[in-house]
Amino acid sequence: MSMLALQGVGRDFGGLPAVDSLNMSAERGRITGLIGPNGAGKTTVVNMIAGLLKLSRGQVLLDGEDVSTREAQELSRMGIARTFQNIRLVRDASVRDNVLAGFHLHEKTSTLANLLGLPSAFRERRALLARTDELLDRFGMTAMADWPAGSLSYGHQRRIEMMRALATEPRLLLLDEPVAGMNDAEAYKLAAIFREVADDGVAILLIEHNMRFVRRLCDHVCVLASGRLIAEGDAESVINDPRVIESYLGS
Ligand SMILES: Nc1ncnc2c1ncn2[C@@H]1O[C@H](COP(=O)(O)OP(=O)(O)OP(=O)(O)O)[C@@H](O)[C@H]1O
Repeated sequence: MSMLALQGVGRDFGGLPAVDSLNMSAERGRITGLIGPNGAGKTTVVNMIAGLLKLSRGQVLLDGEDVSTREAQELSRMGIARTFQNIRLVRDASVRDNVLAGFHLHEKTSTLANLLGLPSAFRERRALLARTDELLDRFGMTAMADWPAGSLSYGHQRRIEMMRALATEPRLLLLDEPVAGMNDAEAYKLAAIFREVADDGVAILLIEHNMRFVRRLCDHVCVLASGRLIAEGDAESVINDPRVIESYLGS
């Protein structure tokens, strides 16, 4: 069974379909790329999966369960995490605190236990700090842990966003143009991290315009054009597919 399956999913704006009867899936342990020209409907698809946009038709299944009508927060608790095209961080807070903020969804101790400073709250906080440090280490940002997030380069701020998404220990990770604005060396470092994350059993679905990155990283690529799936398969065959080339030239 797929980790994520879209069945006949669609979304209309002003009576016109931005996404039309889309069938696609993302598998655990695999990195699926979602590509297509501007306005193809990629962000709309990801927003529907994350519960930020209602579906006009079809179903979204998470591990076989119909989650089409769930709210974003509920989906996040169920293991769907996403990053955004525009960075959303608390700029004055430290890198570590920004990552820690991602954990709040999974904190088990009650607010009362935290207020009273009960041992359970201490234990939990210590565990969260340890997991935050693991993430900082994985992303090569341990030395920057105490720096204000807003003082860092664009590439590093994007990494913070990814750490925050991973802090929720998702089953499905949705990434919106994760390497936009990065050079190849930075992008390939992130590619190695995404591969590790997938190897841990996470399904990754990423929107990306950087074809070198898609070629290098994605196990499977889906191509959208005008809200429809026009091709899917391994990166090489999809990128060389005449229908795909034509859709980009026409945009
Ligand atoms: N909230 C909205 N209201 C009206 N139309 C919208 C809305 N969101 C998206 N659209 C339209 O839906 C279509 C698909 O947009 P979407 O942003 O999903 O494409 P995209 O493939 O992510 O594009 P890009 O690569 O430029 O980010 C576009 O025609 C867009 O104008």
